Amino acid sequence: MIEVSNLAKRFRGSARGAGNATTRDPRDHDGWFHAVRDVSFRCGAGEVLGLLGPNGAGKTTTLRLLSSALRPDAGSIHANGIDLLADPLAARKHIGFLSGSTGLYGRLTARENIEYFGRLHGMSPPYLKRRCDELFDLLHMHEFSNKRADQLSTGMKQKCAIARTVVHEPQIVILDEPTTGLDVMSAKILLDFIASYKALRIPLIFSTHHLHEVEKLCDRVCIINHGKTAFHGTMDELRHLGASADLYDAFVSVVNQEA
Ligand SMILES: Nc1ncnc2c1ncn2[C@@H]1O[C@H](COP(=O)(O)OP(=O)(O)OP(=O)(O)O)[C@@H](O)[C@H]1O
Repeated sequence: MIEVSNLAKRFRGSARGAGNATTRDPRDHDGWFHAVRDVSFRCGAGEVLGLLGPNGAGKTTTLRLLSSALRPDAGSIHANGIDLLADPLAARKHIGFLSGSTGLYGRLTARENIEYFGRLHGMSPPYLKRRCDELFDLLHMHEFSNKRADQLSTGMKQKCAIARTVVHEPQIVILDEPTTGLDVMSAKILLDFIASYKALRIPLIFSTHHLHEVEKLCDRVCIINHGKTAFHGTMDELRHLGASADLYDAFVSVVNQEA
């Protein structure tokens, strides 16, 4: 279980000049941009949580806080009883985080990239080989596993980055817009891969703009708007609050209510 309470993160500087007092982002004041102001949610064992929100809402910043790539100014993050802010090394060990940039080493093959990260996590060569083969099966990567990363297509790179994220069998998986750049067939493979985490009883959080992915996979949803949790709950609760059985209408209604 991962539990996030009242997270906040501000960046020095201002987006001023890009609007007047009425159109300006409410997070922009006092020479700071309060990108994340109050975000809370939880994701239990065997649950998939979808993180939604308009562009610039604060989803990536929130996920970077969870992964310990950024340190919050306020709030708490607990995972399986561990205080991740007090112990960021534990966060890195237990959490697999896919960020927006694939960050692969171009001169290494797909397999070498994944193995390199496995070795950094202290995995033994036989275990690492077994795990890579398992991931290549699950993500349909065999045909390009020995190709250099700089010769891979966008979708192949994304699959490679996902395999690298989970190579060490993390207890919590966090994916920032994982289906970006994937064709329909590859997106289906990835959605099945995400769904498999339910059976493993591993909490999985992913951000997306694709509501059909949320409808298909998620047990729970968190909608962030202007850096705050605008909604957190089950799909049925979202439909109820948005007063619509249609997920798109419910989402728009929640975001508009908040605005
Ligand atoms: N390092 C930074 N310094 C200043 N502002 C930042 C920084 N990182 C993010 N922001 C701002 O914080 C806000 C939230 O950004 P974030 O990337 O978290 O949004 P998002 O919800 O992931 O958006 P999208 O759906 O477009 O990917 C944006 O206005 C962004 O410009």
